[in-house]
Amino acid sequence: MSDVKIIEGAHVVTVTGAEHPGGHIVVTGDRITAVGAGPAPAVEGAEGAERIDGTGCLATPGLVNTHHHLYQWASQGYAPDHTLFEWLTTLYRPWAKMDAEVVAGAASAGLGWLAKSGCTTSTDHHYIFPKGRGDLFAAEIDAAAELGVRFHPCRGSMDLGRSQGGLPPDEVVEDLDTILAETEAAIDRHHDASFGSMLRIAVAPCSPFSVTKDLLVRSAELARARGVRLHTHLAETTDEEDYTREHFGATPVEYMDSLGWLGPDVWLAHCVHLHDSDIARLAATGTGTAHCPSSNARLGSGIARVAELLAAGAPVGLGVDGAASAELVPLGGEIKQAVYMQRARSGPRALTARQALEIATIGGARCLGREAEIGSLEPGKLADIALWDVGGFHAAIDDPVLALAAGGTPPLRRLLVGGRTVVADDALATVAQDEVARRGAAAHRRLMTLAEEVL
Ligand SMILES: Nc1nc2[nH]c(O)nc2c(=O)[nH]1
Repeated sequence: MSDVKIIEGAHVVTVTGAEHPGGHIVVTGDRITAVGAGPAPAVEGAEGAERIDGTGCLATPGLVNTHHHLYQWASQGYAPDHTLFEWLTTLYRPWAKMDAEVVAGAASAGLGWLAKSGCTTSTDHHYIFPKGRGDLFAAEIDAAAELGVRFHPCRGSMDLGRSQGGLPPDEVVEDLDTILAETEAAIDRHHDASFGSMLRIAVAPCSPFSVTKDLLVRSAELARARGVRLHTHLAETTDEEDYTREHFGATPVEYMDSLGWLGPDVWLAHCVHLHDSDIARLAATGTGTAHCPSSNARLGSGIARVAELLAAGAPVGLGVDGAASAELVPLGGEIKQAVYMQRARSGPRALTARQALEIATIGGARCLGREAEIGSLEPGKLADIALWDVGGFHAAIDDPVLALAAGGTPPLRRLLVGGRTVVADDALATVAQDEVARRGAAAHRRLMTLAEEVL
C-alpha cells in the first residue's frame, strides 16, 4: 500500500515562503515531499496514493500550542470573576485531590478538543503531584499517544508553600529533592530528542511566587545538563510584579535573568506585563513567549505586548492555557483573539491575520526549538498539516487566511500529524470522539467528588 497522500486544489500557506492559491502538497510517510502551485507533479508512489480534495480549503501548517494545563479541564467554570491569585487560591486545594484517572480523562478531552481546532503539537504544564494518586505524568502522555499528537509535557513543580511566603498552601507543594529526582526520572523515561519526535520533556517550575530561588537555579542546571528546555509562568499579572519587587527587588524578567533563566532554550507563559527593558532582554536572549490571549482576558490580567515583542525579534507562540482559566478555548480561535486584542490595545495595524498565523505555527515551533521540523509547509519537514474548510459560511470572505483569522474557527476537512490522519471531516479519527468527550465530563465529576470537602 502506498504511504503517499496528495492534497490538491487548496489555498496553501507555507508560512515561511510563498502562498499558492489552488496549490498542492505531497506527503510521503511522515514528511512533506513537495509543495507548490497547481496540481501535484508526478511523484513516486502516486499510484495508490490517497488523494485529498482541497477545493474550498485553506492548508496551513498544524498549529502549535505552547502553553496548557490539561488537568484543568476537570475544574472549568470555577472562580469565574476572580484575579489570577484569587483563582489559584480557590483551586489549589481541589486540584490537590486529583489522581491519574482525573488526569487521563482531562488530557484525553483537552487534547481531542485541541486537535479539532487544528493543533498538531501541544505542550502541557503539569505542576501538582499529590502523593499516592498514581502516575499523573504518564497518564497525560498516554492520552497524547492514543490520539496521535506531538506532545511536549513539562514536568512542573512548586516548592514554596504559604508558610514560607509562597501563594500555594503547604499541602500542594513538593520538596526540592523529590522534584529534581522525579523530573530527571521523567526525562530518562520519556524524552525523545530525535527528529520527528512525538514526545519531548521540559523542566518547568511553576511561577516566581510558588517556587524557591534554589529550585529555579537547580532546574536550569538540570535542564541544561540534559539538553531539554525550560518553561515557567512569568509576568502574568501586576500582583506577580508586586511580589517580585517586594521579595527580590526586581521585575519578574529581571529576577529570572539574574538566575540564568533567559535564553534560546527557555519559553515563558504569558509575559503580559513587560517593561521596554524586559522586551529588549527577551529579544536579545532569544527567550520565547507563550501568548495566551483568552486566559489573560478571562482573568483580567491584561493584554500582552505581542506587537512589540515581534518587532524586537523575540520568539512568540500561541497558547490556550488551562481550560479552567479559558473555558473550551479552541486553538484556532486564539488566532482571532490574538489579532483582536492587539488591535484593541494598539489600533487596527497592530497585528495582521498572517502575523497571527505565523505566531500559531512557526512562532510556536521556535519556542519549542523545533523550527527545523514543524511550523511551516516545506519539503523535508514533518507532515503536520491542517486543511481548513473555508468553502461553507467562510466562503463569503475572499481571503482564506482572513477567513481563518477573523471569521472564527472553520471546520477541519483534515488534520495530519506526521502524515497520519488525526481529524477527518471535522471529527477525531484516531479515537472515538464521543468517548473522549465522555471521559472529559467523567474526569470533571470525579475531581468534584474527590474535592467535595474543599470546594
Ligand atoms: N494562567 C495560569 N497562571 C498560573 N500561574 C501559576 O502559578 N499557575 C497558573 C495556572 O495554573 N494558570
